[in-house]
Amino acid sequence: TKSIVSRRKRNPRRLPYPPGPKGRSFVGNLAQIPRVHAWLGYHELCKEYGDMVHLNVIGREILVLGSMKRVTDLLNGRAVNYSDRPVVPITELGGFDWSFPIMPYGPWWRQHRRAFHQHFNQNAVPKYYPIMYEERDIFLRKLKDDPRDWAEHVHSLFGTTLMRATYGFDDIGKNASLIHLAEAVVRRVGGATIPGRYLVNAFPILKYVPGWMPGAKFQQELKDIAQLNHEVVYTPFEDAKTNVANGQKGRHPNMASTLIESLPDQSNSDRAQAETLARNVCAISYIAGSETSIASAMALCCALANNPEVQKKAQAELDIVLGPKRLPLITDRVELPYLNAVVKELARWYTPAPVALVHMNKEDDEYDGYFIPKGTTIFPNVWAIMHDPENFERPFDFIPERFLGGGDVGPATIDPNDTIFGFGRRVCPGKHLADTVIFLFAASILANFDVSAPNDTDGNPLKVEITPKETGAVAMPYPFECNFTVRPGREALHK
Ligand code: HEM
Repeated sequence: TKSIVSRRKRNPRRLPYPPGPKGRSFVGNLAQIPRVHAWLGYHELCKEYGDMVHLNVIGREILVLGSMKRVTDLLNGRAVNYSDRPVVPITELGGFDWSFPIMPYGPWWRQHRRAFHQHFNQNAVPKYYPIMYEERDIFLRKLKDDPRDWAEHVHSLFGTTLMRATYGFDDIGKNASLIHLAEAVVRRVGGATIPGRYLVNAFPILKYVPGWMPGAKFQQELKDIAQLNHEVVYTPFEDAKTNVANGQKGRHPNMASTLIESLPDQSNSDRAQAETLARNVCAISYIAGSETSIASAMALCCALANNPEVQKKAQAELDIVLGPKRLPLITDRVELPYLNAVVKELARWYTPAPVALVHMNKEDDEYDGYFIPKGTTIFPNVWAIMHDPENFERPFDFIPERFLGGGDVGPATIDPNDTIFGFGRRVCPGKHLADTVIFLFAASILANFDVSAPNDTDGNPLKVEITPKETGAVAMPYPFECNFTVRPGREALHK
């Protein structure tokens, strides 16, 4: 009864929860939580119950938002309330507490966010152009010499660019081993974040079960993850410190050396905290930024292979701006409206983070006649918004013209960049870097290569299919085949 009384106090008008399927006692809607391609499952629920669906899983309230109106009203419009993240016990057990994307909304998160933003805001991104160009040149050469392994080259292009912008190591082998380590963390995180994957998230008491007891295997698993987390955060930062101390900051500006040089003296009482902060913000850029950018770049290759007419238009535009003798620069962007539309259409067509990251509200809320209790876990279905025919005609087709005022479809009314990078105070702080590296990738591929689908046994081009893997916050595609042929006259540009 006590909880009923307090709930009445919290919800004096006795407003209902938003609509949703009836759950079973105790486990609630556990059966309705999609575990595979979650965005599709949530979309089905929205088709049945409307653009805001309430679920309850073992006592945890969940709200799925399926339209631009809902995410704009709640996550952007009421951002101060809706920018928290749910706290899950595996954060502590798995040693994830260094990672600011999952930190609760508060002063410690804010300090991380501010430090990160200083190095990746719109005006800071040009510092990394020299690294981006060097890595692009390496990538183009690899693609020419060994086009079959194109996906691997895409991985190392984005991985190495991010690692170098962060830590400034110029040594290829060093960056490769750091990427290998960070990849291991990324793989383990993917599985750990699905609701219901670890029972300990629903029953925090389980964290006191000793690891040797039957059924407590997760304890050991999480210990291993904690060890990986520790390595990923400390190893590169310590090496960067040594490099700075030896006067080897890397050939180009990078985040770690700037942060390390501005740390207070060893004798200063603020030193330890400042160093933790610097170490943490460095470690997040690869983990948060690599898979998302790689997924997006792979999706571009698929879209180009299936849409030769898009490719031809973009190449004609690039040829005029570049002439025969040079590679694209990021500053060419202002003169390439069609290519900009291709990049926007890519962001819409293949959303690398289809349900963004979950948000949580700090306070009870009333909205549109419904009660939303504090601590509700919120899934914004970005994929559904980007594929709603109300927002974008023929949403599954790749049509850049919709961003240039129409063509044979209606003009786009939503900018994908306001959606695919998330919302409110949590909006992706790497979005400017991401948008820039994807643009440069698109320009460089298109200027130098023809991308095509493989042929079937009769010599007809197949349709290239892109299928995201089943789990994880990022829709990383399964490998697929795609042909890259150097465009006539561009051979000499691959150094
Ligand atoms: C195409 C590429 C990318 C996409 C689609 C993407 C998307 C997202 C999304 C949806 C979120 C969650 C926002 C929210 O909670 O509402 C996010 C958060 C974040 N992203 Fe990105 N991202 C990309 C690239 C990057 C890059 C390159 C970096 C780093 C250099 C980065 C760093 C982060 C960080 C640190 C957060 C956590 C922010 C916080 O919780 O305060 N992202 N990103």
